[in-house]
Amino acid sequence: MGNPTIDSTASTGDKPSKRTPQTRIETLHLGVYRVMVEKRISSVFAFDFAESLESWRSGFKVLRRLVVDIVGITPTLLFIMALTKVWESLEEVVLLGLETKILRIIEISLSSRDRPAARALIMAVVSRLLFVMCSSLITHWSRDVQSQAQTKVLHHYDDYLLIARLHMDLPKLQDNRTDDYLSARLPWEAFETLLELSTKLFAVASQLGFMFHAVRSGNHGLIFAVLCVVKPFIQAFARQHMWAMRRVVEATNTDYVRMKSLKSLEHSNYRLDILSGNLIQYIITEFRDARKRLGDTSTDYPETQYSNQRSPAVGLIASVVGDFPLMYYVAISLLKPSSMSLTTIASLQQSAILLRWLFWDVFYQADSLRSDISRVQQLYDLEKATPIIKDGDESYPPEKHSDQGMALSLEHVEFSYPGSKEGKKALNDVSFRIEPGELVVIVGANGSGKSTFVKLLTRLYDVNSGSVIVDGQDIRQYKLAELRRSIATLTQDHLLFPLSIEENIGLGFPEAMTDKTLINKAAEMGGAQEILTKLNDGLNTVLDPVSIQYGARVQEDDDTDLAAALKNLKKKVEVSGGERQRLVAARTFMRFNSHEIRFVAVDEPSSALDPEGELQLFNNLREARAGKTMIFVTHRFGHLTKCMKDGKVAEYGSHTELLARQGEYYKMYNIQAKAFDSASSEPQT
Ligand SMILES: Nc1ncnc2c1ncn2[C@@H]1O[C@H](COP(=O)(O)OP(=O)(O)OP(=O)(O)O)[C@@H](O)[C@H]1O
Repeated sequence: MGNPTIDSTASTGDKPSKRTPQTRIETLHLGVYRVMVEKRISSVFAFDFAESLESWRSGFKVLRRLVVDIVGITPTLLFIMALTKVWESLEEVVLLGLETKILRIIEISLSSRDRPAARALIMAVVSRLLFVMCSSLITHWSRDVQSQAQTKVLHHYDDYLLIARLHMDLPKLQDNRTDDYLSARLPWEAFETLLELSTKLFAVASQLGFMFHAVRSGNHGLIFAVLCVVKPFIQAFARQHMWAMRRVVEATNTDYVRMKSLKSLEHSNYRLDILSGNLIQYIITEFRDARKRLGDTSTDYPETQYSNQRSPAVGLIASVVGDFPLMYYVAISLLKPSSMSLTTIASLQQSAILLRWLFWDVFYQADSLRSDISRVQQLYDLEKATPIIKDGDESYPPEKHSDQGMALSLEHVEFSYPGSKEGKKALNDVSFRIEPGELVVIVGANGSGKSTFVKLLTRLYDVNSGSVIVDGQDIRQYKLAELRRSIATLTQDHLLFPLSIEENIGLGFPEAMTDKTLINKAAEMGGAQEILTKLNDGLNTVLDPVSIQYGARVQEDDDTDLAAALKNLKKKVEVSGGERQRLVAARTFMRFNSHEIRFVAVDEPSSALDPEGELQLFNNLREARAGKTMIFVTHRFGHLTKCMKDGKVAEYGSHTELLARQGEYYKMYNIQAKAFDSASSEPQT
């Protein structure tokens, strides 16, 4: 694969930016990416100082917050770390100083043809030895300190990310933007880079100090130092940077995106489908074909590709300039030989090399810091991502409310999901009223909008127009947490958490998590009691555990103790799909114990349940009906009915009315709806 290149540049102004009219959007194609950057139109200078200053200022703000945050987490460890870094930065110059001292003693003895001053020489050697030993111990110790500080910082940012991500609501999640790469490691890496950069800057200062000291005449030192750093300066400033640019990046290469998709199939979630569908070879072949089609197109980060572009002239100039220090002391030794000794030349030579590397390192670290800051900025921006579902101010339930359950109504509701095709409405002018305490069954074909209806009633999404009225007020006016405390949902989308079964059920009502009687009762109502008797660890069983256990260079078939230990590692416990649904249902029943539930939405939770299980679940839910409005969604009759179709309610009425009408509902009821039959309830569709 060749160097990253720009395929085509600057097709200017796809669309002018709305916010800042004096900017334009420039589209770059970098390898597999399309990058849109906001460029300020600069009339005279190619280099925009204002923009550069602004980018530094915003970068500095992020950096300041990062430092304050991290120092706040563990000030003592970081103080120790800073001290060790200062030591580290002085290490080279102290070693060089001690070495120069030794060389000078030898040089004097060589020129005077005397034996070198043994005592001074031994002292210098011993000092150097002691210093090296101290350095080694400090390095060892600082690694330990660093690792402790790192763990604390990682935990802090894990916490931060957990909170930021858990607060994303469903509409926000549909944005489909990549943020998986934002890990808790980023801030620590940025902080490490900052420390490294500071260490290098300190080392540069000490090296320059040494140089001035070595060349006693101030002029030599200054000129020599300048000549040493010209090369890294040229190299650094000839680079272009994207890190500070406002930008939108998208991988547009279809082969690359396909490779990514195929690669994601390696996740264990897909293993069942892949093995049972015998798809291994297909995936490998398709992956290789996509890779072949992709060819040499760079997949490197677009930011890196952008930085790597530079003309060969820069390299040429830099290599010539790199020899300036050598030429300088050759010239001095010719013109003014008395001002130089061999030791001075040797020390300067060494110092020049060190300084050049240090400068190179400083620029490298500064580059890394800019990219790190850009990522940390994205991480901090997560907390600014305001939820799309805004919280209301009113308490729920309102003062005037029925004890029988929630009163719900939809008034001319229109709704389409974010990202769905223009004009494609999931619900289209739907009006509907459900009285407190009613039990309503919603039937309809796949995709007719039944689940959407439930999602709007539970405020997982907000309507585009019209309104959802709950107990006489618009649902958007209520405090979300209080509203949700009054709602219980049971759908097939609910999953078991990788926690113990006890916790899985208990989380329906966390306040009573430790109440075994309530948990067992909820398990019984959900039809999950029998499952518990089959599991070795009963309620303590963790289904889908997150585990970290592996063997390296150990085969299970080996006849060794280690192989036996590998074999004995804890195995995953599996239960059937229907059993999972029963456990999830138990969580909903547990929720009823809060005695705050006023609305229950049950959306097709029984697809994997046997008929008996389904009937039992339905009966248990109905038994818990007092004080609750209930909605049951099903599509089981979908192929027979048009009760709800294309986002519209086609047939509406009480159970008796609809049966009397002898329409679609009548037909499907006679065939399949026996499970919902009840003398005590009057379901509506
Ligand atoms: N998150 C989503 N983003 C975009 N479109 C969606 C989303 N969820 C559902 N839809 C679309 O909205 C329409 C209504 O979907 P909904 O899930 O409400 O149907 P349903 O009647 O519950 O179907 P099913 O019986 O298959 O569960 C469908 O056309 C569906 O493709």
